[in-house]
Amino acid sequence: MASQQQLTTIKGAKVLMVGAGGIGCELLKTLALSGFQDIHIIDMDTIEVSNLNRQFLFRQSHVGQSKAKVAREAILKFRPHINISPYHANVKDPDFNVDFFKQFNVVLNGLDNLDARRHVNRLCLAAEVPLVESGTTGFLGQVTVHVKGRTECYECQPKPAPKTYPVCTITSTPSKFVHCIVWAKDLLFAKLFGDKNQGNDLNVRSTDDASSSEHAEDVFERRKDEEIEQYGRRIYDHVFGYNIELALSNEETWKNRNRPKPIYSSDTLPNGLAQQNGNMDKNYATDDPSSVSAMASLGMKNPQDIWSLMENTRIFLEAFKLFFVKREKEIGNLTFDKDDQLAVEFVTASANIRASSFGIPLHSLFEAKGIAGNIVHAVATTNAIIAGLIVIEAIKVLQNDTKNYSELVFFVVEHLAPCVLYLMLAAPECDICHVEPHEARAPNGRCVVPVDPFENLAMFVSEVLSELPSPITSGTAVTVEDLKQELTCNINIKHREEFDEEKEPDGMLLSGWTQASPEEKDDNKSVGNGVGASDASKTAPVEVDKNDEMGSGSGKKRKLPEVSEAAVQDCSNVNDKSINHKRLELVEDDDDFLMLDEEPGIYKKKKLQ
Ligand SMILES: Nc1ncnc2c1ncn2[C@@H]1O[C@H](COP(=O)(O)OP(=O)(O)OP(=O)(O)O)[C@@H](O)[C@H]1O
Ligand SMILES: [Zn+2]
Repeated sequence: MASQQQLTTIKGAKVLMVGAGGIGCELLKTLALSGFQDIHIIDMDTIEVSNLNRQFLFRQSHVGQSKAKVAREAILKFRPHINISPYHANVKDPDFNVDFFKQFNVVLNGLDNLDARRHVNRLCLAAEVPLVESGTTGFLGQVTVHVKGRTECYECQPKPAPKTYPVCTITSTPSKFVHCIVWAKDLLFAKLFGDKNQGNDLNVRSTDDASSSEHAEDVFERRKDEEIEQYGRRIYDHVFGYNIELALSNEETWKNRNRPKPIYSSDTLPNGLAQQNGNMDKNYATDDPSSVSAMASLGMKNPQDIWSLMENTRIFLEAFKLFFVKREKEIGNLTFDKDDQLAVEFVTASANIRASSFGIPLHSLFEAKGIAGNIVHAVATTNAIIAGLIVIEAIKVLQNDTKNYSELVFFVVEHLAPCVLYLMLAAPECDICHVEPHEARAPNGRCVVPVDPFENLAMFVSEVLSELPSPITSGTAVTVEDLKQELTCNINIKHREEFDEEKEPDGMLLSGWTQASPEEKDDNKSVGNGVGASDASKTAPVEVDKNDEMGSGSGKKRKLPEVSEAAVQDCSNVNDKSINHKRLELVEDDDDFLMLDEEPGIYKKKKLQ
């Protein structure tokens, strides 16, 4: 239940929502039910059938209509007196300029792409309006708060690049189904139906392997007077049979690997059967290319079925034929699209045949489509939870409750053991928000130190400084480097016995700030992974008066709470479809959801309760 004070804040707030999709529908409902009365929504999309399973404000009859407008109508049915202003438009339109953003007390993002998120981030910075950012991927989700001058902006931290695979794994030694998918869509599909002038490793491979380059160049081209069925079988035999035989001849490759098995179409689909393959004309009445389907013409209906090798062969040959017969005009210009049924069928079948050759388990079209399109299926419940968290954060922002932001990107390390040094990863010198580290706030005036290798930092803060392997005592100069951000900070430690609990509640004082120049940085390499003691003090230092455990009992020392830690890997763009998803583990940490990644994080979080 909201307090009276919260309700007053909520009622007086003017809120901008960007995105009325999976998160946006849940968010609008939660905002309305929480008492918000002035909500503006921007969404550039119209409703699609595929949205209906989770974007619950929309119905079949709304397909083709503006998301923002229909969402408004749906909410007004149960909250008729609130103000909802819909904009069926791209948030990047010039109308939505800094002045437009300035009218809002908070902006809430429910977007699905990096580009729009960045754009909104920049406008919020320029307009000095707080932004609550969100994203979900399957069962994972996150919410972050970005307030100019107080927290990092959305772009302070780099976002993980999409995963790529070594070419040789894809062309020669696949070990996972995803390798077969990448081969099928980026090499085989691109080679057969895409731009012939594009470089393609499938081509290189056959050129290398074939005795005559002329033969290699021709192999994917249709021969004069070649029947389409014949052409399809020839390609099949070349890529799944002949190329595998060639690869097998290189014994070195297979010393420590399972040898693949060449597959020829005559083995998997005897000639007689091929005659009965497909009934192209029966299954689609129109000439609409998007309705062409090999599954339909073979009478196969369930996309969740895992096809046998024979069925995959039939789909391969049928899809191949359909491209040439029904979509000939597009050949040479096609790129793989997860919403192109025939392309997905062809890629699924090709990946499965290759997987079969390499002893990799086969997958259904539904699964293959997800992998090929980098899709993690949306979970409505995750969107609902995240929408709830967005509203909670928005209320904190509106109440200016800066201490309690659940700022997952915002990184706070407070060590409350006797050495009492507070470290907080603040904004690096981000090109976008230009927040100087020491301005990025040290709420309550804490020491702000940009640090990256937190394994070492953990050691640094969990020990008494004077007991570290390189002891830090009064007079020691500490260089803290963050190589990724090219930041260096020198701290001269001065010991002081007592602190005034009122004026210096953190038990330390920080004064002065100068960043090392690049030349000086080279001279001042710190010990270990970026945190260590050195005599580097050429740059104007930050001075820290440190209250250590030896401090005499003035009776004023604070009782220090327990330290708790958790590491977090960014997934702030988890909803971005270009991202390849890594295994993430969810950890529930009282009121925060924290995500742990199997790989060391680009940045991590340590948080004290
Ligand atoms: N630049 C933009 N301007 C306005 N709205 C945008 C912009 N970029 C994305 N959106 C909107 O953000 C919403 C994101 O919602 P969601 O992640 O559920 O995606 P979706 O397109 O609805 O569904 P899916 O792609 O999963 O089928 C979409 O409704 C989309 O129109
Ligand atoms: Zn920034």
